[in-house]
Amino acid sequence: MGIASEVFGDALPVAERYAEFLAGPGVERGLIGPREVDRLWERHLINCAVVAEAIPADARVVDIGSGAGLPGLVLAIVRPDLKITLLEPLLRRTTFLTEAVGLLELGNVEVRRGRAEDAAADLSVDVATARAVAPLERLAGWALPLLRPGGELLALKGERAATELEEARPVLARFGVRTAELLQVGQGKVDPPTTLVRVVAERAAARAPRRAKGSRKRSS
Ligand SMILES: C[S@@+](CC[C@H](N)C(=O)[O-])C[C@H]1O[C@@H](n2cnc3c(N)ncnc32)[C@H](O)[C@@H]1O
Repeated sequence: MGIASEVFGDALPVAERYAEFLAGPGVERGLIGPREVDRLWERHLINCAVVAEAIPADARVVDIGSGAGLPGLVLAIVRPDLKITLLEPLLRRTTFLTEAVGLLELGNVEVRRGRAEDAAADLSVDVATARAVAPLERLAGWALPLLRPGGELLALKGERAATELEEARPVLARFGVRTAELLQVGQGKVDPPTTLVRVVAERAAARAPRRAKGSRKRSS
């Protein structure tokens, strides 16, 4: 538990309660596989907590496809300065997340039921996170419209990170993205370190809403 207390600090007791909730109701309700219980800390909690290294102070964050709360709920535990929206389409999962937020008494988390591609109308955040949700070329198309100009997508990716980044280049170019790179966090805390793809939203055009069907082009 040495690394866990180094990573979570004063928040370790809250992280432990969350780990118990994942290992109990999380497994019973099928939100996490039973085989994950033995590796909850290294593979899930610490692996997600180290993403905080790449998130600026006081950021507004959306975690796309949060599932059982990974990485969003972990980030809310380790970084009380962040304001985090857990965005998840499935009712069974949002119910679990709402219960977890209540149990852990987290005041910096909102649970929202919905799909990322439908959320741009009322979300504009500094950082979007996502783990195991969709290939980068699809994820980028969902996440970039949720970011303010200069905001960042931090996608947790494994061995395919570099390949996914190359495959996503055409989509990123369509959004005017100039900065998209691999980043490693958690050096010396998780083995291997967590690999992120960091994509910076360059311009407000990424948020332009699609014209409604039948609406007329304005002549200017
Ligand atoms: C494999 S799970 C990963 C859950 C969690 N991020 C993790 O790493 O354990 C993928 C999650 O993405 C959610 N999801 C799928 N399509 C989505 C969409 N269009 N917008 C937001 N979430 C979506 C699913 O409901 C599911 O909870």
